[in-house]
This record gives sequence, structure tokens and C-alpha cells, in this order.
Amino acid sequence: ATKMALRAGLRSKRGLTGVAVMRMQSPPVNSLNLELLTDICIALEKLEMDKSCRGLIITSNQPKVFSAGLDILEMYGKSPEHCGEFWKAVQEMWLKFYGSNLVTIAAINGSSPAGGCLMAMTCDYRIMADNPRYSIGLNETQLGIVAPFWFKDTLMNTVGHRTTEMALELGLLYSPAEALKIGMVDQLVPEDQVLTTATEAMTKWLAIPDHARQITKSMIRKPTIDKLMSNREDDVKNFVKFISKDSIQKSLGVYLEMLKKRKA
Ligand SMILES: CCCC/C=C\CC(=O)SCCNC(=O)CCNC(=O)[C@H](O)C(C)(C)COP(=O)(O)OP(=O)(O)OC[C@H]1O[C@@H](n2cnc3c(N)ncnc32)[C@H](O)[C@@H]1OP(=O)(O)O
Repeated sequence: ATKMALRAGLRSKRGLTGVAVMRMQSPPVNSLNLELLTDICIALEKLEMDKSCRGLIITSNQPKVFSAGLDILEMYGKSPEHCGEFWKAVQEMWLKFYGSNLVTIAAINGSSPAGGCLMAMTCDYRIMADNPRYSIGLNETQLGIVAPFWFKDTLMNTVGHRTTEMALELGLLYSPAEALKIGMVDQLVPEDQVLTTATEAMTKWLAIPDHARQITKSMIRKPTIDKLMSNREDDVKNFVKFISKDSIQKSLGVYLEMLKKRKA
């Protein structure tokens, strides 16, 4: 099944050129499994190399959900080797997005917990649908797991130190209005205007000369990126060791059951 639709070099009625729209479509909830992560990375890599592409809008084709975060089934009951491969793909996605030379805008048209929130926070700008049923945040502790340092750093760079303490320790999921208040998202709009607003915002970002914006972005984000780059292997080892613990596997199993029961 196609996991992603990509329209590169989009020319809208308003004459916006050089902007790709990536629509995640991995039913039911765009959970980030190895396949989707790999597809996203390959697509982004191609866009980075395409000189005619200057901006990327990432959004969801699934109703009500931007992304449910990392696919728990990739971490539950799997071999250490598989968990290691999966984690490398998560790192790769983060490194590519956080370090992208493109203007990246997240058009968050649904809920975006955990890894979904991380992915949105790697972007330069976030627009979310103003629907109180949706939520966004890093809720890892609620699953009994610990977000690694680079998840924490991304959040801290976005919302600041004190808010990160509260958000991460309590595993808080925020409504769109709350997320706007703490700066986790930059703008709220009615659901049917998320993509058009993202396109409008893109116009503003593209008015800045690429080289000046790119060097500035790199100057701000490089220390955070370098931290993971110089600890990638240890980070994989730590993840595999942590996720393979019986107690953590038990917590994930309980959480998966809770998700299923909630549905019933
Ligand atoms: C050391 C570790 C470091 C960091 C690790 C992890 C970070 C993560 O990202 S962990 C993932 C955290 N994600 C969540 O907690 C979100 C869980 N999902 C939800 O809250 C809801 O599904 C959501 C609000 C996104 C959408 O709600 P609904 O539209 O009502 O859908 P359902 O809840 O009915 O879900 C449909 C179907 O999908 C399964 N599902 C949901 N999320 C995940 C997931 N992240 N991974 C795997 N599977 C997921 C859910 O169980 C349902 O399955 P079925 O019952 O089999 O249909």
C-alpha cells in the first residue's frame, strides 16, 4: 500500500512554486513504522537534492489524525535487532527533518501524540486545526517509557525549560488552544483551512533569501543535531536495552490493550 503521497513542485493558483506537499497515508492512524519512516526519509532526501524545491508542507491524509507517533508494534515483542533497526530509522527521520535546508511547515490536521508531535516540532512552523478533540504532546511517560535526550531537546528548544519539565515528566497531551499558548504550535485555524494557511505561511518564509535563512537555521539547530550525531550508536544501544526490559514490554502491552479497550 502507498504510505505517502507526495506532490513536488506544486504550482498553486497563487503562483507558489517549488513547494512539495507530503501527505502521510498509512491507515488507520499514520503510526510511524519502519516502512513509513523509510518512505518519508527517501522522499525528503530527494526533495533536498531537487534544486527547484524550496519548501515542504507535511500533512496527513488520514481523518482526525496527523500521526499517532511511533508504531508501538515495532517495539513490542520484537527482537533486539529489529528494535535497533527501527530506532536508527527514527533517528534518521529526526536528523533529516531537524536539519533540513527546506522551509518545513507542519499542517497538523488531527491528533499528534509522541513521535507525531516530535515530527511536527522538527518543522520551522506549525499550523494546527482548531478542534478541541485533537491533542498534541510528548506523552511517553504515560506509556511508562522515557523520551530520549533529543526528543527532550527538541521540546525544550520549542517551548522552553520549565514548560518542558511539566510537559515531559507528566506526559501531557495538550488541546490545540493549550498548545498554542505554550508555543508548541504557532497558529490555529479551522480544520478546512489548515493546508491553505500553510501555503500562505510558506509564501512568507520563501520571501527570505534561502542562503540567509538556511545558515541562520543551521546556526540555531546545529548544537542539538551534533549532540545526537556524536552519540548515535550509544543512543541505539540505550534504546534497545531499555525497550527490551520485561517491565517496559509489559507497560507497552498494557497500553496497547488500553487502546483496544477504549475503542470497544
Ligand atoms: C524509549 C522509547 C522512546 C520513545 C518512544 C516512543 C514514542 C512514541 O511515539 S510511542 C507512541 C505513542 N502514541 C500514542 O500514545 C498514541 C496512541 N494512539 C491514540 O491515542 C489514538 O490512536 C489516536 C488519538 C492517535 C487516534 O484515535 P482514534 O482515531 O480513535 O484511533 P484508535 O485509537 O481507535 O486507533 C486505531 C488503531 O490504531 C492502533 N494504534 C493507535 N496508535 C498506535 C500506535 N502509536 N502504534 C501502534 N498502533 C496504534 C490502535 O490500537 C487501533 O488498533 P486496532 O484496535 O487494532 O484497530
